[in-house]
Amino acid sequence: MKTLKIAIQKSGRLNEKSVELLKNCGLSFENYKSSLISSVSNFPLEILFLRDDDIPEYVQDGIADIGIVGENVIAETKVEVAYLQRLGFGKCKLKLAVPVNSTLSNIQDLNGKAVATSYPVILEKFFNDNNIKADIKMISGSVEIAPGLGLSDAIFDIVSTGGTLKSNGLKPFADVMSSEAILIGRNGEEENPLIQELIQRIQSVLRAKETKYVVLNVEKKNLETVISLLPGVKSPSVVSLAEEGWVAIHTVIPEQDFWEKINSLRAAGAQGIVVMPIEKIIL
Ligand SMILES: Nc1ncnc2c1ncn2[C@@H]1O[C@H](COP(=O)(O)OP(=O)(O)OP(=O)(O)O)[C@@H](O)[C@H]1O
Ligand SMILES: O=P(O)(O)OC[C@H]1O[C@H](OP(=O)(O)OP(=O)(O)O)[C@H](O)[C@@H]1O
Ligand SMILES: [Mg+2]
Repeated sequence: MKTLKIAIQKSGRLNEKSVELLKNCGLSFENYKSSLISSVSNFPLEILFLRDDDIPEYVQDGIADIGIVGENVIAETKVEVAYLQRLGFGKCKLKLAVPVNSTLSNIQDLNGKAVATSYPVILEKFFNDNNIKADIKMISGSVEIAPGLGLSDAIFDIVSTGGTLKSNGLKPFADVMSSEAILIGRNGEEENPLIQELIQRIQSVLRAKETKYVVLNVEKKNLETVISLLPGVKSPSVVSLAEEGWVAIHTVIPEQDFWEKINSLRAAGAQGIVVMPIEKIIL
């Protein structure tokens, strides 16, 4: 079978998480900082390390079969690719922001104003959709300093914690899009068995991340109440303990649900609660 090629970011915000995801999928490969291509020894896959801006086009043109890239970059490059799997990392927003002392109060006030950004395509679409005529100033980085330098009245850039905006005297003005890392492929090639196999592995890693293996002890008389509190569990394993009248419940539950139920579980008599990470969940 033909070796698959996956394009991931060479360095930057998505590099580490992309490499970690592929390793968690059981793929063995060297990850030298200087190498631009790496072969996976236990799966027919080659990894191309690229600038993220180039990834959507490489996938569209078939240079790479699949790629991991932010949704914002896909939107900016205007390519036609298939979304194969949302990956849950690289989460951020693309926002308009203005200086903290700006008098602009709604997006229509941007008419006639200058806005600096590295994402002119997304911004132009937003302005067209909202009938705003503004002057888009394309700059390739450090966008947040543009208003302070007198280059623009506002900026449009990635915001995550908001720390960069704050330290540059800016405040959020309007949200334009949310983004996260996505596994993309070429339209029409989604059924390639190697791609399907990789998606399955990725899904099993993602499912495991959100879910925990929980073991707790409970007196038999409280067993039913405790089981009824465990969210989404049809039939947990119940194991006898050496101590007469006590059992251990073993179950797998979404971590978020678990934290919501912890106090009521305790009140219902659950003791010695142990929460463990899960590596993979294969359905
Ligand atoms: N602060 C952040 N928090 C979360 N995700 C982010 C953040 N900044 C960027 N991202 C996401 O990570 C992607 C890569 O960001 P990065 O800053 O590494 O890009 P870059 O400088 O354009 O990299 P490259 O050198 O590959 O062109 C962005 O396109 C976005 O999807
Ligand atoms: O809201 P925050 O958490 O502060 O994150 C936002 C910042 O993160 C990104 O830059 P990054 O730090 O990746 O550096 P870069 O501009 O060199 O890509 C982005 O371009 C913003 O400047
Ligand atoms: Mg880039």
